[in-house]
Parts: sequence; C-alpha cells; structure tokens
Amino acid sequence: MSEAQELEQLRNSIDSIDRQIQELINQRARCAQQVAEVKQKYAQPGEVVVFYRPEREAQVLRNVMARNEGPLTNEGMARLFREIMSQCLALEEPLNVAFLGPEGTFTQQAAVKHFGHAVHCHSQVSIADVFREVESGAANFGVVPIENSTEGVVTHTLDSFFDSGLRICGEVSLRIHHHLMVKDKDATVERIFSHAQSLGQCRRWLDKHYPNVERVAVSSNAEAARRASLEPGAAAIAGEVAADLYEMHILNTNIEDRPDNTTRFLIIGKLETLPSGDDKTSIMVSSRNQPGALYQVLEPFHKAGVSLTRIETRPARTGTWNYAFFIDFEGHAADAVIAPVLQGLQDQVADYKLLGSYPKAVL
Ligand SMILES: C=C(O[C@@H]1C=C(C(=O)O)C=C[C@H]1O)C(=O)O
Repeated sequence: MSEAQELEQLRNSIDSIDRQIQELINQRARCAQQVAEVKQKYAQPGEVVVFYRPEREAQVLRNVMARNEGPLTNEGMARLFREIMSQCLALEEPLNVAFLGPEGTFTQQAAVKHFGHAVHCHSQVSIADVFREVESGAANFGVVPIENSTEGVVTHTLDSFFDSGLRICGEVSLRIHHHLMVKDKDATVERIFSHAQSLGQCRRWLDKHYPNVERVAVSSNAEAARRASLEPGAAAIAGEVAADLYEMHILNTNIEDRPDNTTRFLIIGKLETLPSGDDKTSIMVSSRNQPGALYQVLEPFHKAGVSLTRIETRPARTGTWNYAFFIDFEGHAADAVIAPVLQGLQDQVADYKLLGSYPKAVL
C-alpha cells in the first residue's frame, strides 16, 4: 500500500468512528433531556426544579478519569466530557454565570473550566457585584477568586461572606501563567500595569529584569492589558486570553516567580450541594474572645479525625479585636463523622455559618 492509500484507510476509520461518537453524544443528550422531564414531572407545585447538579458532574468526571486507559490523558479526556456535559445541561437549562471581569481575566477562564463553554458568562466589575448578581437571581452562579498559592487569600471575597447568605457550591483550581506583553515590541517599556496580586506573583522576576520601571496596580490583568494596548511605553502582566483579546505582543512568557503558581476560585450560588463522595466544607465561626478560643474550635475536628485544609483569620465585624475564623476541611456537612462536630461547634461559638459543602475540584 502507498502512503496515500494507508492515510485514506485511516481517515475512513476516523470518519466512521466520528459518526458513531456523534450519534452516541446525541443519545446522551436525549437522556439528559429526559432527566429534565422526570425532574419536572415529580416536582411539587411551585417548586423550583434544579437541573444543574455539581456533585453528579464531579462524579461523572471522576469516573471518566478512573476508567481512562489512554492514549489520551485523564485530564484531556475529562475536559472533553466537561464540554459534553456542558452542552447537555444547556439543553435542560442554560445557566447564567457572573464572574469577576472584565473579559479576559483568569476568573473568566476559571468559569469556563468549571462549567464548560455552553453557559452564558457575564462580566462584573467587582467581587461585590458578583455576589449581588447571584443574590438577586440575575445569575444562577458566580465565580470569584479566593486564594493564590504565592500571594495568599483574597480578603475581599472572604469578607463578602459576612453579609451574604450565598453558599459555596464548588471550587476551581487554575494554574496561573503570567506573560509580559506590549503593543509595540520595539518601544521602550516605561511602565508596567497589572493587578496587585500579579505584580506580587512576579516580584522577583520584575526586580531582576525591570528594576527601575514603574509598576502600576490596576483593577485586573485584563484591564492592565487594555491600558497597555492604548498607552505608548506601557507593558502589562496578564494571561494569554487577555493578550489575545487586546492583540498584544508577548515579550516574555511564564514570568511568575513560582512555577506552581495556582489560584483557587469559588463557585457561589443558592444551591445546596449533595455529597459527591469526595467533598470539602467551608465554615465561618467567631468565638468569644477568651484564652484557648481557637483551640476549642479546632479540638473537635482533631478528635473526629477530620483533616483541616485551611484556616484564615479575619477581623470580625462585631467589636474591636474580635476575630472570625474561616475554616476549610475535608468531608461533607451531611457526613456521619462531620455532622456531630458541626452541631457541637454551633453550641459553643458566638457565631457560626456553614458556607457550603462542595465537591473537591476534579480538573
Ligand atoms: C443529567 C443531569 O443533569 C445535569 C447534566 C449532567 C450530565 O450531562 O451528565 C449531569 C448533572 C447535571 O448537571 C442529571 O441530573 O443527572
């Protein structure tokens, strides 16, 4: 057989497989539509039917990864299924998702990573606006940054939970790569725009390569790229999406000081997420200002063998020098081990709020 004949044979096989995959995907989509019909049939009068089930989606993706035999990577295969589920869900219910914008931010990237491309994403100018959009019902869910592995917690997001009744319904973890970009690659860089967090994540690189160039903190990386696209002599530190959006020329790639630089985002909404089998819970407690207060809060977790993944302390809104603790731990609030710990805690602390139980990030 000649090269052309061998290739033709393989391409014929691919065409035939594609036809089968397409038919199966549509079969799957019809099943998802039927799920919606069944849910509606059994709904009580006036009940708001929930089509999006984050715990089920996490399970589907985990199953895909567990049974994957390659040659595609587990993550690559899961991303394909992420998109298939996104399209299937859109047939049942097109979701509206508010994210901390503008267009081109890492938060937008996180929203797409979590929900796939078939949702409607709406850019918001502040974290408070994302909360408001979801609280008012204008958006089904919101996406906000919560912590970065280099720069730490996003205090604004944590503090928003003091006054909000919204639940955490999911988390997204995103590797953050920063690039230095300019409009005109021959111009001298006199000013570098970026978000304060990103300037922090690239501090050492900037000290080495641009020690005497002014660094200007702006409201987002995408805004930095936009400004730098308009001002001669200006550069921006931002991600690839922002570079594409504003047609910037990338001078240096991956300039973050730490190669494992990762940001975690939260999905916020009104939904109570059921156990998925591998979950996390976030709570907020503020204890009476007395010796051993934090110890008393943490001891029940230790006794029950619950693994804590994060604790943040923030000034509480009540009285000076009172503190609120934001605690993340492994497990779901409904788990037999966790439920009594949380019940005991509520009796003991001055203030307690369950922020949500949600599936651990899969992708
Ligand atoms: C099909 C369902 O609804 C949605 C679509 C899913 C899918 O395409 O697999 C999974 C969970 C839900 O977000 C369901 O509840 O099972």
